[in-house]
Amino acid sequence: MTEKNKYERVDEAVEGYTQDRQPGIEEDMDPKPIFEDENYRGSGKLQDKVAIITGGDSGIGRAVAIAYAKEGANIVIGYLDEHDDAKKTKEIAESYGAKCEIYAFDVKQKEECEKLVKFTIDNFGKLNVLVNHAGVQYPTDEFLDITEAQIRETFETNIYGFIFMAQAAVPHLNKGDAIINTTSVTAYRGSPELIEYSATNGAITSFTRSLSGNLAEKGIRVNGVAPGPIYTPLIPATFSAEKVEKHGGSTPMGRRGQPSELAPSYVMLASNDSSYMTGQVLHVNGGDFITT
Ligand SMILES: NC(=O)C1=CN([C@@H]2O[C@H](COP(=O)(O)OP(=O)(O)OC[C@H]3O[C@@H](n4cnc5c(N)ncnc54)[C@H](O)[C@@H]3O)[C@@H](O)[C@H]2O)C=CC1
Ligand SMILES: CC(=O)C(C)=O
Repeated sequence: MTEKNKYERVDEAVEGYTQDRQPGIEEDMDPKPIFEDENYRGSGKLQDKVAIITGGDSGIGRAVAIAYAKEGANIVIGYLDEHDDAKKTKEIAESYGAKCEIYAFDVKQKEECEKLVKFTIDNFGKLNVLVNHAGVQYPTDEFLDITEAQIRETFETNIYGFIFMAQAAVPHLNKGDAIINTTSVTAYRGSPELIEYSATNGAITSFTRSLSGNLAEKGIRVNGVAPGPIYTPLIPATFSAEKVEKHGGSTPMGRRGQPSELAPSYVMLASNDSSYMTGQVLHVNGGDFITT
């Protein structure tokens, strides 16, 4: 089966399927997302580096954790409460020779972000890469139905949490180290039913650009990845069955992406391959042009 056919097959099978909790559970998804490209061979690009990946138990974060493991990194996965997903990711990462620890925490709480970084230093003695990826979304058709609690939850998770994690991590980062922030195509295109979520992604892009300038002198690079529609637990956990089915269909490539298709961008931004890049965002979105 060609790569193209493999992805098409997964799309065809996604019908009438949702989950009733957020964060969603990858283990409960049917079909499962593709989190690993078995043809991807590591070449030591992250040898002996230590990475924290928030939201690393599932979805895009899981794919990043596995690719980092293949590239020689040791990993700490921060996640909310999906313990079985986290254990599975740890197991796969360790099968590639990585040391991988999992850590349940709430990214909205500054002290818990600090404890996650301390846990990493206590276990591995250093930190080289922070991937800020944990996030939530609450699709809402009517603007006036967006509650204050929802706005606070979305901003506190998606942008406060990124800033708290970066503040906790920066004292441990040195020349050559990197921060990678997951933003979204919605930061650039907007989304009529994800208004406050899109606004948090706009904030993440601005945060990425601003922090990159602040840390450039220290040789710490800060970049972002803006995924388009990707098949992860976030999607069935938050969209209706009809939306899950159509997710990604309107991209130029006509399909949703798989987490495995995102991972190489995160490897590049963490490694010396992007040594002359900072403040940039890579757009992995099925062909939607971004000009800003
Ligand atoms: N799936 C998609 O189509 C797209 C996703 N994204 C971004 O990707 C990230 C979501 O990841 P996915 O891989 O899609 O789904 P996912 O459901 O696998 O990941 C969400 C992660 O966020 C973590 N999380 C949520 N609330 C948390 C909290 N309070 N404390 C700690 N961790 C928390 C969960 O534990 C989970 O690991 C978000 O930042 C989202 O904005 C961006 C564009 C498209
Ligand atoms: C969730 C999200 O950001 C998209 C593009 O679907």
